[in-house]
Amino acid sequence: MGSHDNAQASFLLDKSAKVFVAGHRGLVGSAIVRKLTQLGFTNLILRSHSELDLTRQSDVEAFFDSEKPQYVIVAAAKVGGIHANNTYPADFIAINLQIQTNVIDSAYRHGVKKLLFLGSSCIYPKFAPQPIPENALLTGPLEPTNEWYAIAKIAGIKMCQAYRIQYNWDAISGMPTNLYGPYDNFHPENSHVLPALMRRFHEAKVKGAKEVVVWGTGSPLREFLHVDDLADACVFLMDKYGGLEHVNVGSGKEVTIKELAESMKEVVGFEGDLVWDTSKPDGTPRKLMDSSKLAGLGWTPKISLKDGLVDTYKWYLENVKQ
Ligand SMILES: NC(=O)C1=CN([C@@H]2O[C@H](COP(=O)(O)OP(=O)(O)OC[C@H]3O[C@@H](n4cnc5c(N)ncnc54)[C@H](OP(=O)(O)O)[C@@H]3O)[C@@H](O)[C@H]2O)C=CC1
Ligand SMILES: C[C@H]1O[C@H](OP(=O)(O)OP(=O)(O)OC[C@H]2O[C@@H](n3cnc4c(=O)[nH]c(N)nc43)[C@H](O)[C@@H]2O)[C@@H](O)[C@@H](O)C1=O
Repeated sequence: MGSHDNAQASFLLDKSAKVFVAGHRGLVGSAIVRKLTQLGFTNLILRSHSELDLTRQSDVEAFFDSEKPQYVIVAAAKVGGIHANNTYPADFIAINLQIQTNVIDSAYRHGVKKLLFLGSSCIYPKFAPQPIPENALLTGPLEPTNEWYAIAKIAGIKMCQAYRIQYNWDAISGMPTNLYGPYDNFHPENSHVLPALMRRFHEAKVKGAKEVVVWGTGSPLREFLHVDDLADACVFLMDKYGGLEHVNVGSGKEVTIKELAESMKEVVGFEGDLVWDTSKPDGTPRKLMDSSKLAGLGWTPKISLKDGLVDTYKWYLENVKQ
């Protein structure tokens, strides 16, 4: 490790520490709250978007001033699938830059001990070597459908690095692959592929439809990770990692969108056909991350895609208004 790396295994030692989980009602934030609660953390600080708009700098300053959290995990962001990213580029760049800049800077200025910023595998060049190592960052052009979001996320990584270099402050970044699980966004157009297909297949089964439309050609490859595994990795990084470089968090397993659609069809129990809408974008052809750095630190995922799909569909049936 270099001179700006300072790993201290201390996060898990004080379960009464004040931990601010930004974005706690989302897919990732809610999984992190479940994990921390399960581990015995008693002092989580949580604010919904309506209680604290993280794009408002003075409100964020006032919040840090009054609450004085000791640890921060940034899981609040403007998030969406390929269609949302492609349709609302201004929102994706501006809102994400605002949220992360306000939270990271306020956290530093208010004496937070450690902060974890979450980016995404879309930060890497469209044609990065596969599996993608951390050092592929900024080595080539981005995938156009999500470059606005990716630029914001790259700025977040660089901001954590800059504060570590200038202030020796313990800010780290994790780059998750495509995630899924309870409390995902199941919006028909703006969500990611996995929740979109779960909903579409379910609705088709209920209506007795003969066909389900799936976007693109079905050939792109994606790596999926259950959000409970991601939450476990976030806690692991908070406890064990203090390096300058961001860390990839993936499952190491990829499937084509066609394979994902076939598995979803089976899990949901839809018996009709798949129809491919090739007028919709495929996005990046492949983005398998090299997660060997995290494995080398001692963390590996546990939930297979098949088990994760079955559990998530069960959750969907019990929790999403039909
Ligand atoms: N989902 C995925 O596949 C992946 C996600 N990630 C990263 O994980 C993080 C969390 O994503 P995910 O949980 O999926 O996203 P979600 O959309 O499920 O959750 C994001 C949360 O942030 C909150 N939020 C958004 N804007 C604001 C704001 N201005 N002020 C306060 N809160 C706000 C949202 O509240 P509200 O809904 O009320 O606006 C929501 O609770 C992001 O950084 C994302 O980049 C990385 C890789 C893949
Ligand atoms: C996590 C990551 O998520 C986004 O990137 P993405 O991986 O391309 O996201 P996606 O899940 O929306 O699509 C994956 C693939 O699936 C296909 N696809 C089929 N049918 C549907 C469908 O019904 N909905 C969606 N959304 N996609 C579909 C779709 O055409 C594409 O080929 C980034 O913008 C960025 O936000 C980011 O970081």
